Amino acid sequence: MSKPPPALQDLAAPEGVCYGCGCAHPSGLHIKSHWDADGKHVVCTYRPPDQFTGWPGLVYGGFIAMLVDCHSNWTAMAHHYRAEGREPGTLPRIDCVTGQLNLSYRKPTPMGVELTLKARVEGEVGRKSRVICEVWAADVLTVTADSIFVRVDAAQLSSQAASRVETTA
Ligand SMILES: CCCCCCCCCC(=O)SCCNC(=O)CCNC(=O)[C@H](O)C(C)(C)COP(=O)(O)OP(=O)(O)OC[C@H]1O[C@@H](n2cnc3c(N)ncnc32)[C@H](O)[C@@H]1OP(=O)(O)O
Repeated sequence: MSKPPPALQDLAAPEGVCYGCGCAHPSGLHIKSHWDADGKHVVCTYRPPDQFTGWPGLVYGGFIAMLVDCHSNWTAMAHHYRAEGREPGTLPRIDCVTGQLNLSYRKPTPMGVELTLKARVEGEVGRKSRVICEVWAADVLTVTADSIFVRVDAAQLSSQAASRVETTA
């Protein structure tokens, strides 16, 4: 069997420490996002481990939000790279953060099933991207999300956050 192509995370942030998507997180989820063959969607497959059960037999909703957050953010970043005609991983680096995360839980999401997240950028204005994400459990659409991601200078963001904490401590 041929090796799958590298994921967006492997290409653009191999040193990432995000719990959901960081390649270098020691015990994180390590989700992987790829452009779909149609070139219009970014997809991710993930089977939630047993500890993320909510109601018996169902995936905990907050856990689904975590998957949607990371995957939608990578969809926004992939879109920015493409809009600039660049491959993920080329410099200067592109980073986005979540501005708004809006999920609609439409059907229960069963445990024990591989989930498929399918996302696209629906509209972009300046630094903001609106990302629509669907979560499928086999052929059942269980969750939809309509969220906003804002492009940032990540180094500046981290240092600002650290200095605010020092100021208020
Ligand atoms: C390894 C790399 C990959 C890691 C992936 C991690 C995936 C996980 C993603 C996350 O969990 S990120 C963490 C959760 N999010 C945050 O902590 C963000 C906190 N918010 C902020 O730091 C600031 O609000 C933000 C950087 C988003 C914006 O502040 P800025 O001062 O840079 O921007 P500004 O306020 O000038 O707004 C720029 C535009 O974005 C819009 N905007 C800002 N915040 C928004 C918001 N929250 N929702 C919607 N739109 C927002 C704002 O209206 C404006 O729109 P216009 O250009 O149309 O005028």
